Amino acid sequence: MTSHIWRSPGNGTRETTPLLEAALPSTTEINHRNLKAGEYNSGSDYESDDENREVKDARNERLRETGGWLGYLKDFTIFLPYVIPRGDIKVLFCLIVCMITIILERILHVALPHTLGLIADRVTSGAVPIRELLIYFALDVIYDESGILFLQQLSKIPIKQFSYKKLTNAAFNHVMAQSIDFHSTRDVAEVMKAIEQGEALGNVVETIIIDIAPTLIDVIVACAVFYQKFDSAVAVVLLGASIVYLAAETSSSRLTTGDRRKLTKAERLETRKMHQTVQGWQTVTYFNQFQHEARAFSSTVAEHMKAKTRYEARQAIVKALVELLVPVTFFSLAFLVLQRIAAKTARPGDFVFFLTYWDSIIYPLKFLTNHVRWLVGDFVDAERLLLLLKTQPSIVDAPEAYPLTVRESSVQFNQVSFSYEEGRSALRNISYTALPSQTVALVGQTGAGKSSILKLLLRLHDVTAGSITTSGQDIRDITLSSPRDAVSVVPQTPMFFNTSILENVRYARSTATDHEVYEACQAAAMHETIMRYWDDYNTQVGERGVKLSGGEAQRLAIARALLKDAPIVLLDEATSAVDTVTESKVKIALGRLKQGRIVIVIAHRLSTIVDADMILVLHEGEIVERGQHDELCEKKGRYWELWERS
Ligand SMILES: Nc1ncnc2c1ncn2[C@@H]1O[C@H](COP(=O)(O)OP(=O)(O)OP(=O)(O)O)[C@@H](O)[C@H]1O
Repeated sequence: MTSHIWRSPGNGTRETTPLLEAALPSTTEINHRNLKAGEYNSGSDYESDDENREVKDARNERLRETGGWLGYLKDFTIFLPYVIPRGDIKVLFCLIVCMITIILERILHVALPHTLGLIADRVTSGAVPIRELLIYFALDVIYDESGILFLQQLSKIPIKQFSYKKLTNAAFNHVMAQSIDFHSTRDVAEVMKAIEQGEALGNVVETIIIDIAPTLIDVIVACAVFYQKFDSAVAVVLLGASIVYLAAETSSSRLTTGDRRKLTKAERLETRKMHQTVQGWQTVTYFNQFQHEARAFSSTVAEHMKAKTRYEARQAIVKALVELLVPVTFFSLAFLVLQRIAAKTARPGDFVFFLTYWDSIIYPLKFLTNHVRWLVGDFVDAERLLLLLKTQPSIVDAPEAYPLTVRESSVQFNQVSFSYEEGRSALRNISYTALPSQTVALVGQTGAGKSSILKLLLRLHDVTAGSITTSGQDIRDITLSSPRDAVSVVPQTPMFFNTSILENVRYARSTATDHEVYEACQAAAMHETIMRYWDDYNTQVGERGVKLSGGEAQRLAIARALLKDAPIVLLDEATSAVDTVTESKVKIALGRLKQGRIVIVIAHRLSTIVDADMILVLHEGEIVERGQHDELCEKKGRYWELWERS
């Protein structure tokens, strides 16, 4: 009976963080969730993580603001549309099937031991209870892993997937819609972790509906059945023992919380050390520090194991003490039942009933505390997602935003000032106009504000004062995607996806044909180089394009810009770090890219911008000189100084 009367948890461990420290414990769990290998060691689940401080602060803030638990939980109602399958007939059907199987399971928890009791009674009276045996057989088949439990497992799949799909997509889209300030201040791993928390919310629903509520019902039903079958004394002993057991489990797990924290810290240190060293393999090699790193890593592993031993030993002792309650309860109940059988107020079959029913009460009860902890853990994970979904992008479309209409393209900065942080301006009173086919070059020392001008034009930030117009339209009035459609960027360090060259170039315009990609690469003086690769356009470029040289990456970035064919081009140091032969190839490519387009170029190598229609010399966020190369050289001012030094 034991094997099929309760659902056993699977593998995997993790600590959960209490929502209210005093209310719930935090200990190791044998988690029934689908944790991937290695996730346990990621350390990001754990309370003592520095990264979790933001989540904890937000939680405390919400508890303060909302005046307690109810208000706190109310916040989670924003998730309801993601977990309630309104309008999805298939998922709704599965939900109904799942509920029916849960109810049937409760009934069978009593019916199976009851039938065994009847069989025992009939045997003692000398008959062969074939009818009861057949009933038992039928109930067992219905109950078995190939019966209602099988149906339950099947029906749970679409229910879980529904919320996972909805939440994961919502979180991903939300993150992608965030502004640059969000992405430049958040830890990438933490954001990714938050996106993955879609599963945690699904687990919350599953834990409440499938684990906690049925177990509580089981205990209440068991008390009622014992009362009906025996008397109130037996029912009270069972109820009392259940309450004492839960209370003992809950408070005992607090005893191991400190050791658990030390263990998670040790795990995190080990993982960090491993990541840092593997990531820094080149540095380790250059300085030949293999032995030093091996020793350092080995000591973090030893610390981890020491903490693990301390925690697991203490947990085993505490658990052993709490578990003593189980045989004590069994003994008390068995004694009471046997007493009643001896007094002829119960039948011998009732003892068989009690023995088999015991399993279906005690095992769910044993796991109830775990389920509560898992629930708490899932809430903690969900908090991270909640925090993420509540973060609004700092740059959004104005209510009346309209798409940009490119007539004669032009770019105009009107008295633009901008600061990243209060009291420290990055740009002051920047004004200039770029007309069709003009090239405007931005020069100046490092930190002068050149990149900031490009970021403002892409509307990665909004200006603090003044305005920027493209084709005469203020970029704050048009939709966010408009300036990004009208502009091609050739960054200083182009980023590529780990896929083929063809796909990487086509990323600029997903509808482009293969032939158009080849043409763009030809114009970017890259086609012949690509054809020499072992798999030409299908050659994989490696993670972030590591297999490409600097000059190749730049020419591919130019090919992308040519393919996108936007009227405005932003070039950031496009000819840095290449040899003279490659530079001449890049120059050819750039020449083609510039034709008929407005080009705004940042260049530290002044030789690349001598032909520019206008050179803006920036110094500490201001334009201090402007004009063409010859004029500026004649002035013998800041530009001339830069030119002389170059
Ligand atoms: N995200 C940011 N948050 C705060 N300050 C920033 C940020 N980005 C840039 N700054 C500051 O703004 C100023 C202008 O930076 P910007 O990157 O525009 O200079 P730059 O001329 O492009 O420099 P470089 O040639 O070195 O790339 C600098 O003082 C820089 O420290």
